[in-house]
This record gives sequence, structure tokens and C-alpha cells, in this order.
Amino acid sequence: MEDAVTLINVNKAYKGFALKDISFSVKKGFITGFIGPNGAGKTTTIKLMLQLLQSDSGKIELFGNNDATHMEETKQRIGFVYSDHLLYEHLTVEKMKRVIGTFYPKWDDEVFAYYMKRLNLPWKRKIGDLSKGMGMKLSIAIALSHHAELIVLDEPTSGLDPISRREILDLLAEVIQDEEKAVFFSTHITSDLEQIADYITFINNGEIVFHENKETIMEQHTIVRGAKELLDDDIRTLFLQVRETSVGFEGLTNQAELVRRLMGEHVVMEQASLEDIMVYTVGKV
Ligand SMILES: Nc1ncnc2c1ncn2[C@@H]1O[C@H](COP(=O)(O)OP(=O)(O)OP(=O)(O)O)[C@@H](O)[C@H]1O
Repeated sequence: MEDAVTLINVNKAYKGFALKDISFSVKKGFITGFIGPNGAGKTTTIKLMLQLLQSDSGKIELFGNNDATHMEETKQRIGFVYSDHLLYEHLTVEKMKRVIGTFYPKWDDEVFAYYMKRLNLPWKRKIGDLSKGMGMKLSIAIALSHHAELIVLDEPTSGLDPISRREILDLLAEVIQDEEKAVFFSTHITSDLEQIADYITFINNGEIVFHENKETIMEQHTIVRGAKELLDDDIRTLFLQVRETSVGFEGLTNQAELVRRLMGEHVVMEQASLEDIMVYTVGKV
């Protein structure tokens, strides 16, 4: 499957923060979730991907091309969705559509009308009067109506009720079905990714911890609980991180088989959630 965007050893330094050697690619036909704690570098990475920000070094290829001369054309192929940026607050949705439609040569009125109906969006309401959920849905509808092939969303489900969240997740899952589009979205709601992501990119402190198929990540990581006496220096090496209480311990391992063989009868093991993996890896336990 074609890569929508590929980052190769991308670096970007601010005073007091740096993105270090970021490399990963986002494939068409898949949903890639982007997670990491506050300040890890998600928005900065997204801005670099969209060429809204210039990297210090490294390469960013959009649709297999890093030729800046075609940038305007390339940008047409990208839909950037984030919650607080809807323009034209004073216009109705209908008028905004007329303005926006002229920006995009590939704008498709029929597709827009389809999503307006499907997402129950009001044509006559002013953009500034839309609820947060409606604004997010409208922003996604716009991306889909200019036939964007790379849809990048910055926290699309944050602050939305469970029904709107589900609607948006269902929509994203549907969008990738034709295998012509890639969806990349950052979120703090890891359960959303457990539901729909194919790949997970995890960033911490400006570095990519992993970029991996979700099933592989989930299979590799197991939470283990047991009595404290079981922990010795050798056993500790089996864990990525261990948290101890007065009576017992809880640890995250990526060597579940070995743990099971060595102490299977004495511990309780369960599949780690993405949240467990994130919290343990960041080490704030
Ligand atoms: N223009 C800038 N100048 C200096 N520092 C910046 C600038 N933009 C971002 N930063 C810093 O870079 C770091 C990463 O910020 P970024 O917004 O990419 O994180 P994030 O992972 O998106 O965080 P959050 O989950 O809180 O949205 C932060 O420490 C931030 O303060």
C-alpha cells in the first residue's frame, strides 16, 4: 500500500524541547493513532508533516514525493482536521461551503451534501454557533469533500460525548475502506485507538517509542501481578517497569511467555491496555 507520508530522521529543536530523529510512515488504507503524554511533540510532528513548520533536518515525503515545487498541489490532497479552527464564524454552513469549495479544484458538492445529511449537520446555522461535536464533524466532512487522501486529525474526539465520538470513529473506519485514504490522528483517548486503529505511533519526550501494528503491540505487552517476594534482580529484568506496593507488585512485560514459564503459577497475568503501556513506558506510575 502506498505511503501517504513518510518521515525520515526528522529533527526540530525549540528552546527546551526537541524532536529527535523522528521516522515513521503513514499508509493508505489504514488508521494510525498517535499517542503520547502532554508536551511529547505530537502537534509539532503533525505541523512538520503538513509542512506548516520547517524541520531542522531530515526528510518528509508526502505521497512519495519530497519535491517542494509541487507543494500547492500536494496540499490539496491533505485534509487537516482540528477542533478549534473553523474559519468564517459569521457565515452559515451553506455559505461557507461555497467559499471553501472554490479553494479546492476537486471539491465535490454531492459528497458534501451526503455527509451533511449523514452527520445531521445544519445548513442554515452559523459556523460560530455550531457545537464542538458539530464543528468537528463539519471539519471532517470538508476534508472528505475535497477528496483528501491523507486525513490528519488533532484530537478529534476530545471533549465530545460518547455518541458523537462513536459517530466520528465509525466514519473514520469507513473512510479507509476504499484503501485510497490514510487517516492519522492524535488522541489522549487510548480506548478509541483500541477500537479502530491499525497502527499506533507512540511518542515520548520528542522520540518515537514505537510505531507498530496495534495487534502486535497488544500481544507483546502483558500486565503481571504477584507477591513482592517473587521479585529478585533477575526477575526484574523481565519487566519494562515495575510498581511496588506494600504487599505486592504490578509490572509490564513484553516477555510474557518467559514470565509465564518462570512464575506462571504464582502471578496473575492479563493483557495490557494501551493506557497501561503508555503509563508504564512514560514511567509516571
Ligand atoms: N513555537 C514554539 N516555541 C517553543 N517551544 C514550543 C513551540 N511549540 C511547541 N513548543 C514546545 O514543544 C513541546 C512539544 O509541544 P507539542 O505541542 O508538540 O506537544 P503535544 O504532544 O502536542 O502536547 P499536548 O498533548 O499537550 O497537545 C512542548 O514543550 C511545547 O511547549
